[in-house]
Amino acid sequence: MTSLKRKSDLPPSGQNKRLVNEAGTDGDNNINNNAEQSQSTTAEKPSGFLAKLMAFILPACIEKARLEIFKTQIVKNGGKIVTEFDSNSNSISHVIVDDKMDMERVMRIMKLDTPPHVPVVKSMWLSSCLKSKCFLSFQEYELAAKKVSPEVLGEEQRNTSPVSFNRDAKSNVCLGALENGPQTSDTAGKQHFGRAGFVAGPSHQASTTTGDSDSDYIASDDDNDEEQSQAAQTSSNFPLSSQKPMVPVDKWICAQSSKSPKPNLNKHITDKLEEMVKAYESTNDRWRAFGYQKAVQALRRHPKVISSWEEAMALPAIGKRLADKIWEIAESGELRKLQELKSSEEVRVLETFTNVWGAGPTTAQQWFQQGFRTIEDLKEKAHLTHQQKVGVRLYQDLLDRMPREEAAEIEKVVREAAESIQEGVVAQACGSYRRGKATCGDVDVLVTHPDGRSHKGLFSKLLAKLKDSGFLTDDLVSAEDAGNQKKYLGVCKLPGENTKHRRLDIIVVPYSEYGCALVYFTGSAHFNRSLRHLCKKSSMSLNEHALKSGVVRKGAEKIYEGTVIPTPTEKSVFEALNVPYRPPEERDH
Ligand SMILES: Nc1ccn([C@H]2C[C@H](O)[C@@H](COP(=O)(O)OP(=O)(O)OP(=O)(O)O)O2)c(=O)n1
Ligand SMILES: [Mn+2]
Repeated sequence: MTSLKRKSDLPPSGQNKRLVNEAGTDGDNNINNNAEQSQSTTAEKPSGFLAKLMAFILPACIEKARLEIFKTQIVKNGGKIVTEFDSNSNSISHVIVDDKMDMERVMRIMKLDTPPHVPVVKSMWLSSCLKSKCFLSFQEYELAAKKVSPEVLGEEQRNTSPVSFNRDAKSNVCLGALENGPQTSDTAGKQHFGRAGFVAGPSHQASTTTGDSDSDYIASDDDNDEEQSQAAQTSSNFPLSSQKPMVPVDKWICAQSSKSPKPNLNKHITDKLEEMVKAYESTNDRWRAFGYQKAVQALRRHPKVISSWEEAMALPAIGKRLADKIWEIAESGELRKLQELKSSEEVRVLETFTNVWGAGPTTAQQWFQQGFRTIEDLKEKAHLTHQQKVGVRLYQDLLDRMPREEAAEIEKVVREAAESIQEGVVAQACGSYRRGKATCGDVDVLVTHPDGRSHKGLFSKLLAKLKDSGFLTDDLVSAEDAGNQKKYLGVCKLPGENTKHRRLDIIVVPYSEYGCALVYFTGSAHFNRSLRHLCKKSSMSLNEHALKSGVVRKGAEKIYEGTVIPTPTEKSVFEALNVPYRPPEERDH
């Protein structure tokens, strides 16, 4: 086992007041109650009911006078104030924050990529302690480490939905989360349905009325740093009524080609960190997965091979613990924490289970708790939804990515069937196929008709035809309406004995929405988020139906929907956004 060594044992500047017990604190998963620990090692116990408290107070939003009272009272009653937060330190027992804070905000303000290692407690707790003059239990005031954006549905709601889009996409979950913090993992995967106006169940019904409920909150303020700073400088002077964004776009992800001249020089590190993302996703540890994913992004953009711990530490979104991990990989080529996770039966089983189409981490955990360990166990003993039954039966096929040549054949089958029903129809594979990827997770075929009418009625005829021919073998979601668009999710199989079952999505859209639909379904998801984020900064909104201007938002809520900007072609969407047109291959961010 390689021990973790840094080039320099000196911590980066500004951090050298640490009282660190590094040796014992990998701390990756632990929320220690350090209060107890340090108490037992303190020779002379300070008296007072707050003797156990070693508080780091996050001043943000706490009124100055109140803050002063807290500080004085803590010290007066035997507690300690720690003025610098150190994520490895044993000298902090609690982080105290304003009552309105949530974990996402706390982490953002504290520039942490994982929640603090000690309990984060609302200041109300301290007030109550002071009032009652005793060290009360803080549990009910503690911020949840896995708190997710309120907009995102909980799994419980989702599981009661008639149609559950809880495919926990192998590749999507964290990307989907990047701009917004982690999301409930069972909402990941095909969540773009729900978000983009496709109804995923009762809780999404509201979104169908507007059809573009996604654009605000997918691209929240946490988009990449460049975007954020650009936006901060410009958004306030953007006139509401203007059609074209005046936000300088050149630094935005969506304005850049993904065919970056700079290769990922730290692939040896990002590969390992991506495995960590996957492991934490499957254990439903969204914040950790999110933190690691952010690190992967930062490393990918870094123009040099990481050659010191300090260099890792200086990356955006990298805190001390992640820097430790990065440096450990850089030095030894291995990551002990990853090996530990991988050798855990639970993690391995959860990863297997989350790879079942229709199952997310919560379901996977339930199965694990019920004693199931293998796909065979699920087949024999678990109570499965229709989708999970398909997912289990076709487990390996659906897990494999297909070569793009096969995606082309699948596209051809769908196109020919559509053409045989309606002449002049347009049917094209979007998604990763259109972006030129060598392999595709599924095929996303977009269907429309240039006459603006003949797409109507096509959807059911097309599905019937493809079922009759035996090409479609299983329905996952047989038909969903989103405004004027219809979407099918299912499984197909090309004729022949050696062909595999493949995931196929078919989306039929009116020609008036074709430009926006093409942009949306071509992706990538990350590219789309960047576009939407840009829109948000320019009082615009974009989804797979339309681009709108003059949108008025109050926080995450839209108080005026705005007016549609006609975008007959894909290029016109870019033009209206003032973003240089990129061919699909250059949108593979
Ligand atoms: N959270 C999401 C998921 C998807 N999409 C859009 C962009 C994607 O490119 C497209 C198709 O979704 P897929 O999940 O099929 O993703 P890809 O086709 O890009 O990749 P894969 O090869 O894994 O199918 O839908 C999105 O904007 N946001
Ligand atoms: Mn796809």
